[in-house]
Amino acid sequence: MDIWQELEAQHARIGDRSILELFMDPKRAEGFSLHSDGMMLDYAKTNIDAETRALLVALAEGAGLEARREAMFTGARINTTEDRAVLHVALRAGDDAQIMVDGADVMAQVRATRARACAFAEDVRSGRFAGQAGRITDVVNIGIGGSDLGPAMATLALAPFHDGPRVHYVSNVDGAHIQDVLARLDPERTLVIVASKTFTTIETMTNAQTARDWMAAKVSDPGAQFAAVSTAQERTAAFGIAPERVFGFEDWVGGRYSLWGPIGLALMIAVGAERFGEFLAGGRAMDDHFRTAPLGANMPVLLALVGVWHNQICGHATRAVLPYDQRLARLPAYLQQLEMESNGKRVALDGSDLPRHSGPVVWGEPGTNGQHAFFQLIHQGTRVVPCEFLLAARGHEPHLAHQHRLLVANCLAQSEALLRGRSLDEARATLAAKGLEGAALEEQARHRVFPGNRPSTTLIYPQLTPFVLGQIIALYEHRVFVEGVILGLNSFDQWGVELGKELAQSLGPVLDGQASAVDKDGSTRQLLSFVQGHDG
Ligand SMILES: O=P(O)(O)OC[C@H]1O[C@H](O)[C@H](O)[C@@H](O)[C@@H]1O
Repeated sequence: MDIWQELEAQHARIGDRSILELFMDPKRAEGFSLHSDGMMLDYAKTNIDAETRALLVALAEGAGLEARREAMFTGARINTTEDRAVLHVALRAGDDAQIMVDGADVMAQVRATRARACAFAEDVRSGRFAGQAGRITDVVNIGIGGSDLGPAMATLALAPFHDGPRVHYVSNVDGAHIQDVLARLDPERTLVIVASKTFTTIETMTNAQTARDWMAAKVSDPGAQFAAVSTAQERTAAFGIAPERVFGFEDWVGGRYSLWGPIGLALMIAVGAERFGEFLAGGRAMDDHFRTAPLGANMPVLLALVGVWHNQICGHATRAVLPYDQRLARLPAYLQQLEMESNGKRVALDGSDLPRHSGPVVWGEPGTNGQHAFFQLIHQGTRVVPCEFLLAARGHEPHLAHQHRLLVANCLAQSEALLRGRSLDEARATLAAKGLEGAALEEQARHRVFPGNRPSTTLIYPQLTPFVLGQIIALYEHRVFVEGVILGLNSFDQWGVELGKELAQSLGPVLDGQASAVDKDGSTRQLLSFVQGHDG
């Protein structure tokens, strides 16, 4: 029996048992939680016991996790389908770090770019860098995917630390997006950052041109109020952005892992270089933990193993991410790219078919909002949805501490309700207390039953600071890495996004009336003619 089979057998044995009864062991909570630099992951409200955990850790060991982890941190070309190293960790590495790629230390370049980007951010913040009419009041980051979701998520998360110009994000090729953002801004006091790893992404290039036209209508030298972040410096030059405002990075940083470098420029401008440095330090602290803690006490490893248990072993296809932290409202969207673009693959590293399901569908919304929307299904639906709660012990609004208490109470109540449920007898008793009896009571009671025994984890931290945000994001990045290693796939390519892009290109001329739709299927032809019938 291999370890996967042992885990399946274990699931057959214990899958239905009561999680609540595991708490008969007074050490359950302590034994099934982990700490890392002030943050705690509690996974006690899952069906995992010591024996199951040992099997899961053996699974990670058997997949060669430790060697793969070292290979990533030391710059080996582990992204084999693109023949690249995977070194987002270099972007947050400390001053004395040395990381070699093809025999050369990459850190000097990383540090130089970081220093240049930070200096530019401070110039924008202080007014040393100004627009045609003076100090920059607004920054527009134009980018999509990894060039948008990370910085947009982090900018919202760190709102209490904003003391720079306002920062806006435009991603969608839908003209409505850029229209609604630019309509509120003064081009003479706006800085536009064009963020694109490749500088070829059609959405970003189209929006960048729109922004440039908007700027050119009022500003005599519009290029002077543009900056670019990209690995493709020749393309940024062709767009007319002067090299001193171009911030490069290397192709060993994946788009969805790029927030730590100059792709974070808009965030740097919002919160300043010092706070951005604290964010990097948080990521670095998690890197150190991930690299040194034993697998069974390693937070990213455990989080990944809990996920593998729920998805590949128990068969729960989705996972809800539920930040009880309004400023993490964009975290689920950010994680959708990080996790689903990384581990949504059907072919293993060696080219064979993946023998098991790939990573889960990740979705979610902040609490308490979700409670009044989709939690019904989580509590009483027929599918089990493992839930991942995130919670700050302290808010940033001391004058609203009573609201934070309510938030905390709701978060803890949800995981308790999922665990405990409400039995038929309890439902009956509640109804009886309200005066119902007999057939009327019986008719109602079953609808009020909560099966309970539904798993959840809670990540709890003192307060959402730049350092803590860095820890959280690095935790999730490494969790994705561990899951990818266990599933035996390459977490760092994204070929699955290509086909749609190519077909969109072929449809452009059809929409313009310059090409025929004859080779398209009937449904696509019908949709095209609907659009053409409503054009103009
Ligand atoms: O930064 P860019 O090169 O413009 O890429 C933006 C995004 O587009 C692609 O389609 C990829 O799926 C993403 O991984 C990437 O983050």
